[in-house]
Amino acid sequence: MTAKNNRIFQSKEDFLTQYRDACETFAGKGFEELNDQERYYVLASLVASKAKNVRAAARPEGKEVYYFSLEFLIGPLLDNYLLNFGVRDIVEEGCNDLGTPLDRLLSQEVDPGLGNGGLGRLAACFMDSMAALGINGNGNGMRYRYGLFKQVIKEGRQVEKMDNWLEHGFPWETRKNESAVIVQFGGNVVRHEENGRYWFTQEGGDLVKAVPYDVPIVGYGGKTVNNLRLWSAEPAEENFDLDAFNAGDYAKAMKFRSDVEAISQILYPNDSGEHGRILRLKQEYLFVSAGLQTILRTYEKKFGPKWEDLGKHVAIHTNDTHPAMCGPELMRILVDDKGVDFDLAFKIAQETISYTNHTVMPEALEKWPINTFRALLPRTYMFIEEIDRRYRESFPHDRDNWQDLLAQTAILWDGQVRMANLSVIFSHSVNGVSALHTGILEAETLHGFYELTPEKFNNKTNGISHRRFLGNANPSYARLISNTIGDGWLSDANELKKLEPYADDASFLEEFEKAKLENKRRLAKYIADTTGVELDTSMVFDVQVKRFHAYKRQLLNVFKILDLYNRIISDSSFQPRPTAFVFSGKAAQSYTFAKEVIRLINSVAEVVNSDARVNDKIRVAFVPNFAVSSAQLIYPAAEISEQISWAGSEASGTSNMKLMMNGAITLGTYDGANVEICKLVGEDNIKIFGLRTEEVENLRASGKYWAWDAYNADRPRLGRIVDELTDGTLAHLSGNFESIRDELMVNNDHDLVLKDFYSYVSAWEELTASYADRKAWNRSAVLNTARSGYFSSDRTIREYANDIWHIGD
Ligand SMILES: CCc1ccc([C@H](C)CC(=O)N[C@@H]2O[C@H](CO)[C@@H](O)[C@H](O)[C@H]2O)cc1
Repeated sequence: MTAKNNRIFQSKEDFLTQYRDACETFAGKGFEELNDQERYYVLASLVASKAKNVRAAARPEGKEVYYFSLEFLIGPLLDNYLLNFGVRDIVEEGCNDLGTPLDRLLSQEVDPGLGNGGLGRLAACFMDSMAALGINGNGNGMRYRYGLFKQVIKEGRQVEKMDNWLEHGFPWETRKNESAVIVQFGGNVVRHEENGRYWFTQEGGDLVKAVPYDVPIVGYGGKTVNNLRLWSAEPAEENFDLDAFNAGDYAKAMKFRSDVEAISQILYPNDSGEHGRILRLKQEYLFVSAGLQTILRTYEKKFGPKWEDLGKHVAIHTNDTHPAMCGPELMRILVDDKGVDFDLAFKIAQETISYTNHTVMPEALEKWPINTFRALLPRTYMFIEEIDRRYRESFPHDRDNWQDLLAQTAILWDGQVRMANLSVIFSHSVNGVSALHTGILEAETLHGFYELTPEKFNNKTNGISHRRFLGNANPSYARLISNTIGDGWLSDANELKKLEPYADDASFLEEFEKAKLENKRRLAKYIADTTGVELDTSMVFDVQVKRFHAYKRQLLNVFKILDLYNRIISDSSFQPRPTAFVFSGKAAQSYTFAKEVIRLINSVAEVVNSDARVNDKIRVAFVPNFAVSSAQLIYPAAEISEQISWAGSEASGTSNMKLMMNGAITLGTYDGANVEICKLVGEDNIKIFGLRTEEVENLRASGKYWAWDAYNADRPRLGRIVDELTDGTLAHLSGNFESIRDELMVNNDHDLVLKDFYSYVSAWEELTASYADRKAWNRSAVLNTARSGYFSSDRTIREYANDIWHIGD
């Protein structure tokens, strides 16, 4: 896999020379004296320094994009950067010569958990694609001291461990002390008046020093190296409590330090509800204010105080509502520090800022109590208040439903700051992340805004870094593809289309099957090592890997497995295709239901895997601590991709795209991006089941859906599965599952698990039955890869650049 570029290593020999020198320079010892962690650290530091040189050398003209996200799930970088610099083969051979296989060094790399799931990984894929496309993409996020918790499974239960990811240091980052800025919290606003001119200052409060750490983002081809800036909070010298210190009250003196450092201490592990913590609001403000201060400083250096042209040279994209304060904070800096007129400042903000919504889950839409917000951010809040006042004042009364529209769209409502409304009002563009999702935003979630400003709304269907999730994650298949159609697909994923004819090529299909088997064996070994569960690689590998959430319906998947279990035992003629069910994913700490589903899966695994009546037909494995690195082991081995959320709940999904690209066949509902996957791959190469969005809405609206009806209508089968939650069948490992049963039967099955059960299980049976025809199955699998090019984040970013950021206009 060679990238046509200015390679950082000209040959294996050149690499070995530079690497040996680097061992001396970075570790002061020869390669032979170093352990694998140190050898990895030196190699990463060498590649990082090369990347920084490339960045320093070339700084292309053109518009700067600043991608604000509170999460960047970047994953391990070395393997990806070696591919992007086009030197992976050279380094692999060199390491073999050194007697230390590259894979052994790569396995030393930390997997920074600076994100929860979909939103965070999307941001990282976007960074990879902006660099690959030569766009000046600047990431702006937080450098959490502790990332997303490490998940350990004890007696089937999720146990959270602190993620001390910086324990061995992080070779990719550079602390930029000289670029530190001060961010102010609290205090109060003072109005100043002098010969008719008046201005405001924010006095008192706490001053926090935001210190940036920069991480290079190497683009494929090695020509563009962009920057990911991650902010850390530290006490501003100015207000260290010296008196307390001198009075020997160190706790008080240190309290300020720990209060400040707490701001960037940890990632909030929720990927939907349960927000409203003041520390989270401080995080959201700190990286926004610090990011904007440095953006305007850089801009002013380049263009002078021509603030009215900011939107021509700078695009600020906000990843969900977490950076929503970009609007009012940009106005505060422009008005208070740069003397720009209020109306012009608002105009500049709207021209510059754009917003992506990633969920329609009501509990995930951020709202902050006005009192909390105003107390912490008194001056920034004044801009929100004034914009809201002017919005109401100038609201068009020419519509008969104007009161309702105002109620839907006003920022301040019911004592709360509605962050989604703030994001829309301060943005020139609002996009959803799949065609179905954007449609729901326009028709429901943000309908008021769509009626008022339809021109702002557009769809940008998500994408993934195909270089990482196929090129790096699946070397055997990637090599087969490159040997067959060349490696142009690494820079242009649409080239994967050239694989179509090979879907009918027996020798190619044979090689494909070999690669898939190699990946299944690799995963089976990883699962055996981490869980002790032995998976037979002749079984179908059926995979559901994502955050645990009721709407993603991991419970429906478990109900299917229990159904198979009961039927295999009760009906000897029932011979389902032997299948290994692989689950992985974390649940937010405080999300009890999700944690109970994890416990249920491990209990079902214990029962099924140890039951000789069934364990040659079905096996279950829960892979702990789902992260980017484990995901890269799971996707290549998968044959069935479970995407079974109820229709209208999953904004897009991205694991569906990664699994499709790696030749897994989707078993899914007509939800999120599954709809577009179905349209592109063709109905013969996917298995769709379940209610459609409109059927879900009608059923809910009818008020006629009762879980007990479903239960009583089929006591022997579905009823029995529900009973097994509490009748002891699954209680051996850690007890029964009353809370899950209650969620289903008492709270009336909000996620329609019982409703979609039958169409789901029969869809699964039809799909696995077709597995026997290996030629047909592999043909379909290869067609999934061949038709997955559209789901590269390169395509997504090209659309953002053209339609939202207006790059190259
Ligand atoms: C305030 C807590 C919180 C934190 C994160 C979030 C994210 C928006 C949740 C998230 O990751 N959403 C996922 O975003 C992916 C990328 O667009 C989509 O593919 C998934 O469908 C969506 O659930 C909501 C609320």
